Formats: sequence, C-alpha cells, structure tokens
Amino acid sequence: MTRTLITGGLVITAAEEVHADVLIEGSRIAALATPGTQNWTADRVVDATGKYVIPGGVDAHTHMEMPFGGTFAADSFESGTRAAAWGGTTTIIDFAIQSPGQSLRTGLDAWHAKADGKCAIDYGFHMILSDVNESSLKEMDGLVAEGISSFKLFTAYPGVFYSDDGKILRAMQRAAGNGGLIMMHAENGLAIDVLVEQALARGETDPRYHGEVRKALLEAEATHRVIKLAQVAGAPVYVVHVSAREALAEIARARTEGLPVFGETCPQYLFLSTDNLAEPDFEGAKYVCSTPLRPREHQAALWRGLRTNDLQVVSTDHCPFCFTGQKELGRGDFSKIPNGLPGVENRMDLLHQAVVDGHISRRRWIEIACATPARMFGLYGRKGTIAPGADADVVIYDPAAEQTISAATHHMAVDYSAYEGRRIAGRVKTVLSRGEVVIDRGEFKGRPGHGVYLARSTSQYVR
Ligand SMILES: NC(=O)NCCC(=O)O
Ligand SMILES: [Zn+2]
Ligand SMILES: [Zn+2]
Repeated sequence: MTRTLITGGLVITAAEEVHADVLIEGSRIAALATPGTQNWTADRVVDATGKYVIPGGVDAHTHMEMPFGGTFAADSFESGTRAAAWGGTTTIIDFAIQSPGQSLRTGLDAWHAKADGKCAIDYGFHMILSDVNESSLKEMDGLVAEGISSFKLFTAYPGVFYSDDGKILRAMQRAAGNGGLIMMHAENGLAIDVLVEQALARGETDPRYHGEVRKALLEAEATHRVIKLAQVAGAPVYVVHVSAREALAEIARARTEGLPVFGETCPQYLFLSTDNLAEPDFEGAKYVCSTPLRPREHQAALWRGLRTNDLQVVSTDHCPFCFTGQKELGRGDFSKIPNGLPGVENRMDLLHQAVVDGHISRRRWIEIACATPARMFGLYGRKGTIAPGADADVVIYDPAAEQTISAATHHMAVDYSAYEGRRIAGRVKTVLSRGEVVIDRGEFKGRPGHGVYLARSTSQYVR
C-alpha cells in the first residue's frame, strides 16, 4: 500500500485550521500529527510548506452531457471531471434524467453508461423527476436505498421538466417517507412562458431579455410555494441555484420558523450580473442560465446568506454550451439559447478569491464547497474533510500564487469562459483523489476511469 506524507501545510477543514502533517495510506487518510512529532516513513513526500491542505471540492450540481434545447452540454464525463480536478474538485454529483414516459431506472442506467469508466474523479447522481406517477414514486424508494438519495423537480420549463404542484407534493410526501431529499428548481415557469411570448412579440429578442422575463418575483413566488408544499408534506427541501434576494428571503424566513429548508447558490450569481447578460453583439448569450443572473444588488444578499448559513452550499450548476454553434442557436430569439454556464473548474478558486476579498472566512470556504455539500448529500466522512478514515481527496492550494482565468488556459470543453480575464489570488498546486495524484504543478496525471461511482446515504445534514 503506497504511503504518502504531506508535510508542513496548513490543514483547513470546516471545523479548524491547524499546521499538521497528513499521512495517507493507500486511498485513505491514516493520521494527522503536529509537524515533526512522528517518524513516519513514506513512499512519497509532498512538501506543502506555505500552502493550504484542504479537502477536495465537492460540487453537488453538475450537468455533463445534459440534453437541453436540442443540443448537449459540451463537457463529457471525461472532459468535465478532468476539468473539475484541475480546479481542485474531487467529487461531483451530476443529474441523471428521467424523461417523460420513462422509468427512473431507464434514465439512471443511461447516466451510468455515460459516466462509467470515463471519470477522473469520483461521482454520484441525483435523479431528475420529470414524470411523477405511481410507478416513478415507487421507484424513488429503491433509488434511495441504492444510493440515489436526492431528486430534483422543476417548477420551470413547462413541457420539458416541469411538474405541477400536485406532482411536487406527491414526490415530497414520498421523500418524507423514504428519506430522500427533494431539490427544487424554483421559478414560476408558466408565468415566465407568458412573459417570454410577450417579449418576443415586442421584438425583444436579445439575451438580456432572458433576465428580464425570469423575474426575481417569480423566483421568490416559486420558492415560497415549494417551501409551503414541503411543509405540508413534512419533508425537507433544498432550493437549487438561488439567485434572487427575494427568494433567499423566503428561505431565510422559513429557516427562522425552524423549517428544514436549505439553499444553494452558484459562483455566477456571486460574481456576475445582468451587466454580463447585456453585453453587446449577442455576447450576453454566454451568460444565459436559469435562474438568471440578477442585478448586482443581489450579490450582497447572497454573500450575506452564505455568512448567516441561510445558504449552505455553493455548487456550480456546470452546464456548458459553446458560444459557437450552441449559444448561437438563440440568435434572434433569446428563449432558444441553451441555458447553462461553465464553471466546474473555477469554483474553488473563485471562492478562495471571496476569502481574500473578505466575503467569507477560510473555514467557511471549505464548509460551503466541501463539507456541507458532502453532508447534505450523504457523503460526509468519506468526502468533504481531512480526517483519519476519510478518502484521501486532498488539494494542496497555494494562496500566494496568482492566475488569470481564461478560455485559452482552462480545461473545460467549451469555447469561452464566463470569468474571462478575472484575476484570482491562489491556485491549485496538487490534487490527490483517493491517494492518487491527479494534478501536480500544472500537469494532469490522472486517468479516465480512476473515478468511481459513489452510492450515497441519505442526507447527514437534514436529519
Ligand atoms: N441552470 C441552467 O441554466 N441549466 C441547467 C439546468 C438547470 O439546472 O436548471
Ligand atoms: Zn435548475
Ligand atoms: Zn442545474
């Protein structure tokens, strides 16, 4: 069994910051000790002096190869997980999709087939429910038992992923019984479709109208509604990609009442705004995602929500579409622009920049990007921390390095960066996934198929 010793770094977890040597035996962390106090021998010694030693990132919201609007998200499981590793993320949870008329099993099998043998890092699945009926409700129980313990439903996208309130309630009731966690895409899709039609009829076709029709009030309304449905069902609910301060206020209010309501936001809502959607020459299409980017004022509320723990998780919602040939499908009609942004490679760095900028503390960085997503989705202990027994998913992060984000240097299979030209203080130096080096000093050392499928327990955060 290979023994790896990481010496001299500052180990940062959600719980503490401590100068410690970290001993890895095979794929697991074996022990931590005050530097120089043990006579550990190792096959490989990694000098982390002056660096942070942090758990690998857990990105609980990605869409590799996702079908959307007649095309597919540009990253495969191979390219997307490699890019994630470059950015210090060692676990993703992607969304398997049940298409209308299909069983959950058929959808899940299709996603296993896409990912199996391809991933550079470990991965799990949530299940998107787009056809709630007696049979899919029953199937949910079996999925929870086998490690798919979370289900996403949509109040948006009528005719595609949309579920009406009755279906959402039924899925929540089922989850209340089987321990699953319902994740909600909360926007009033029916009202949005009316506004889309009206905007297009007025000749408002540019990408910026995507942000205007998907109103903050309609995110807030749907957020309020799904919280109430969850309360009626006696189920917890996790609201994905929260972008509007009004929606966050609904979550905060529910939490004040003691309800098990949780929220996730994404780097794009923290760092980008409707200014990007308004970029000329159709460049705004690069920033079309749903929920949409909001005016800058919303960012302060989201940062505050992350500090107060009204928002618990930052995931990427990585769903990349190339500008050329994919985003361009919506020239002349913003509603045909495939929704989604690339970002799986950038999350850990952007959040470190947020530490440098004073938005969050170092431990909160690790909490929202590693520990809580692992806990929320039943992976904690194995993922999300540096402790004896945990998988040796470890990142050596150099806080003194500098980098500029660019499509010219990123590793995602997409022809633009949403953060082009942004300066970042800090950079990943080395990444280990279950004890194996996958990134080291600017070189990818991993391989497709190293990443294994993770069967997850039910949430360790909710109950
Ligand atoms: N978010 C987005 O625009 N695309 C991915 C699908 C979703 O998460 O709703
Ligand atoms: Zn969504
Ligand atoms: Zn998503």
